[in-house]
Amino acid sequence: MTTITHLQARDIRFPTSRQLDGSDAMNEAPDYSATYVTLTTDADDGLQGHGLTFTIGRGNDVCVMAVEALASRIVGRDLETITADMGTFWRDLTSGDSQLRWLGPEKGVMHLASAAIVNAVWDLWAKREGKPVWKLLVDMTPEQLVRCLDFRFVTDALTPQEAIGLLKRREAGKAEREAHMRAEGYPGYTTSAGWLGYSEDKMRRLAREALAEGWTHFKQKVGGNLEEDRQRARILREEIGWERALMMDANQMWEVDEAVANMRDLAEFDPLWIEEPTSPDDILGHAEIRRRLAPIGVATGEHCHNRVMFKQLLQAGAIDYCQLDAARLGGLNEVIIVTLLAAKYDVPICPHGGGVGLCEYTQHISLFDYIAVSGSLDGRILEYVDHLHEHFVDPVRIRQGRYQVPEAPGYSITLHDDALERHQYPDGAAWQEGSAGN
Ligand SMILES: C[C@H](O)[C@@H](O)CC(=O)C(=O)O
Ligand SMILES: [Mg+2]
Repeated sequence: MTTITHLQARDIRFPTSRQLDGSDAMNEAPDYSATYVTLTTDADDGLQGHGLTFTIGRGNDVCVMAVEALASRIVGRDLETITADMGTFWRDLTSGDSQLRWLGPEKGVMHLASAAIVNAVWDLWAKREGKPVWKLLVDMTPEQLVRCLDFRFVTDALTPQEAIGLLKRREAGKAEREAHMRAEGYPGYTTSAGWLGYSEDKMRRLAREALAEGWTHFKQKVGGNLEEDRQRARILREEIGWERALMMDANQMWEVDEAVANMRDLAEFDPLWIEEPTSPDDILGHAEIRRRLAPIGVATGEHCHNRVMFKQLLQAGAIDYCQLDAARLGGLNEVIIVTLLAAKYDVPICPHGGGVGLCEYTQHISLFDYIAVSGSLDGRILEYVDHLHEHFVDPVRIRQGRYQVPEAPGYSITLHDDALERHQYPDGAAWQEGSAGN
């Protein structure tokens, strides 16, 4: 048995707001931040698991406290007992303490905290098995995988039996799809030229560089001044041409009618999708926008709290692209349910990558989706942002706009010790007065 002996939660922040990396109309100056969890075990080989949840600065104070509040639900437990029945573990962590559950339920800061812990358990498990997380998942039988999930509140849309059926229909061909990914990688798109705080010159330069690197899909931020949105779309189209795809992301800035009117205006730039056009909680609003804007697609999910909201977005026919977030949902267990729900409703998943560590996580999710769940790349494209990867022990690798398959054991989320030291908030060197850069 391997016992989890200690949980540490660290406040790690990167001063990305200094260059306005990651900026959008709603989040003008984010500091990409991580509540970073280390699970220590009593294993002779010093086995540790890591997980993080993403915030954009000051909220990290609260998130670290939320993780600490949950620590007693995992410290002292054996890894083997947890992994033998992950579904029960997940429910206990997210709902076992009704006084903490009251803060959600299954949403907001407690759910972000749960994600960091849950993902650290998956990292621990995959490292113990000597496999990257995607491979741990695709090697499970449908029954084993479904045992990891908690179907509470979604059985009207997806039962465990149906989930097993969805996984069984893709068992044939798994080896070929795995080989295909190893040979070609998973297709991605870049947001790196599109941050709202970048000057037009910088945007143009970054778009050119991205083109030279082989990217074929680009995302720009919108939702500020409409004339400026138009001007930036014009620049991007001048640089990338019309045969490549352009996506737009409003980060929740608009009312429903405003979203429709503004996107009709921006339609001349041929956007593939409008992302987060309005409040992330407005399921019927998204459905209405989708109905009125077709053929422009509607994408959302980075602020979609849990499987129940995704269930409703799918049931209401409100989205064309499901942008689940690896650390806003309650970690990988819930991500797997949403991936299965999306497959059932035939909506492609295009996970959210804007943040620190999210690309490291989502490569595992999209590989799992392709190899074991949907068996398809149609409409699927994985977000890439070009920030902070150098701080990870096993960072994403991109070639010609495609994610290369991660092979190291774990969930690719372990940060280098010196990165942790330097970016510890508020004492790390990156935060001391006069310090520049990330
Ligand atoms: C604040 C984040 O950078 C956000 O803009 C990311 C995002 O919306 C995306 O990557 O999409
Ligand atoms: Mg977005």
